[in-house]
Amino acid sequence: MESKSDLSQIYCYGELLHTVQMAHLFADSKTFVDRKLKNTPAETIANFQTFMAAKNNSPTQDEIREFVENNFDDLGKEFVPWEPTDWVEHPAFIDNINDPDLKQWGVDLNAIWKDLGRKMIDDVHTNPHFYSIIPVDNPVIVPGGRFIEFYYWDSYWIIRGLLYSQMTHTARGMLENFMSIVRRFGFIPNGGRIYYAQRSQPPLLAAMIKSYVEFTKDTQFAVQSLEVLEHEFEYWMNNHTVQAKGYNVCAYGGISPGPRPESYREDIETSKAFVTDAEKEEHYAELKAAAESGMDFSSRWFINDKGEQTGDLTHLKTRSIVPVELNAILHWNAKIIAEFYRLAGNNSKAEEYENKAAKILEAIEAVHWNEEAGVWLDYDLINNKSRNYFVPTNLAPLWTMSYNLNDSEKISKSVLKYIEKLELDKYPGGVPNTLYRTGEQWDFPNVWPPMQYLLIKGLENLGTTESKELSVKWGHRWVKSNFQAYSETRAMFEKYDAERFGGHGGGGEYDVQKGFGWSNGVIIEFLDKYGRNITLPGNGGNDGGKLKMWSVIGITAFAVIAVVVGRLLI
Ligand SMILES: OC[C@H]1O[C@H](O[C@H]2O[C@H](CO)[C@@H](O)[C@H](O)[C@H]2O)[C@H](O)[C@@H](O)[C@@H]1O
Repeated sequence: MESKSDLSQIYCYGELLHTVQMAHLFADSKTFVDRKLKNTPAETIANFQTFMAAKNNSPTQDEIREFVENNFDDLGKEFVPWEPTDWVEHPAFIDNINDPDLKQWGVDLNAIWKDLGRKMIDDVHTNPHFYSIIPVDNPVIVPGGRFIEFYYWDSYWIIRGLLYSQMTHTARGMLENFMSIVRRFGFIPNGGRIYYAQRSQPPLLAAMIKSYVEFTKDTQFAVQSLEVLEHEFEYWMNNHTVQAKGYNVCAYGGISPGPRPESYREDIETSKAFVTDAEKEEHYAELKAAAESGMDFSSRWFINDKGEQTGDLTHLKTRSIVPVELNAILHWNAKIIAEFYRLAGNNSKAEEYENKAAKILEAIEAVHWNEEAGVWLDYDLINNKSRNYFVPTNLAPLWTMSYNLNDSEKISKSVLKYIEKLELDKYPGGVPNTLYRTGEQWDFPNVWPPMQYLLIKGLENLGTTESKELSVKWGHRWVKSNFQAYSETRAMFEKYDAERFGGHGGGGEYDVQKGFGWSNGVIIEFLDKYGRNITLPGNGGNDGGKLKMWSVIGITAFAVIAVVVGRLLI
């Protein structure tokens, strides 16, 4: 029987991983750690030792490439082609779309689910020690591009998209996978590979199950999920709690030493700014904590010597920043668990979780709410101060409803003032993730679908006339801008560009990816919600930034050609 640690010595840490990743054989460091073994882990390690001894411990790049080709299979060997069995050609959301071009786009997006489905071959279950993939029983919908396994927080928007596409069976399968993973690992890893198994991502399983139950009315499933949800909640409380202003709050933080296996060379590069091994280890831990947040990487996690957010990756202090959305999501978790306990008829447990939710809410109000800024802010544990820098997550409590609902009017006024002051409405391609341009992918000018969703849904939840108006405005703009990008490229992107209507994002350590799970999920939900009220300029609509400009140019050009042709004919 192969031990898990043999496999970890190949895919997670150790000489073999170091030698191969530092040889820079692949444009994307993730490629190597996704390749299947040709031999058992023990044989692979023995082959590596023999290889290194034969090369006097300094093999050339070509020799390392040959070692990899001899010992590792091609990418994607763990999957069989799979078409979701519950896929339907014409889900009901399509009928909610009036504009013919948007309707066709809805049809196209629904078809993309078939490209993003992945089912594991039986060998993954019988011989898991040949693979870095985490075995799960049911097929999954993946983000796309280089991301060929499940990702934890992406799955929230993917599953909602599946539910709107009537693919409840696929959604249920993914939820059952996550439940089995919590039973095996105690929490949900960042993604479906063993090299992700030492860190998580924003804990949205409870919210995914709540979405499923709202769609299917399967309250029994809610009750069945309680043990797992409670377990995951306690995992976060027991392993991520820090103290701020005398309150227990949670922060992101990984637990494994060394660079991220999937970005090994990149992490070694940035660690060169540090002298001692201990300092380098601290840096790796900050990188992994940022990956755990889902926002890898961003100036949101920089603290420089002045206690400010300017700098670069060497200024990452993720573990010392208390993030608004993590505490808001945990508050939401406690509320959902309480609600499910009520469904189960267990009122004392429901009360226990309502009390836990109330405690988290108290901490959110004390640590994150900032009266002067008029919004919630991350908290800097090194300098004991709020971080008054824009990130969409400053509005996360609106999405999770983590505020006193009697204060809606007051909160609405102050949040809208904040939005106006920061001119967040001025960007044609959506609200950027930060206002600071660093070249990192979670910084200006990139716009991320889950964050647009958070803002749009949050403003809608707030429920005042003004907040709902802005929510609809941003919702319509997001649909139109994504459509513009799609009509120019026939692709959906993982991130977009605030500065360009219809522009896609870039920056960071890998090329912008297409597919794309959460982007499609968000748009499908928005097409269902706004589809009756959006008409594209070319089809008689009268708004839409660049689209409008292009239609004016198109109509003018057509008129000029008609006049010229008319004259020639006379
Ligand atoms: O390989 C670099 C990083 O890639 C992932 O992060 C990005 O893609 C994920 C999938 O869409 C998404 O969940 C995350 O928010 C993105 O930043 C991965 O999650 C990271 O751990 C990894 O280091």
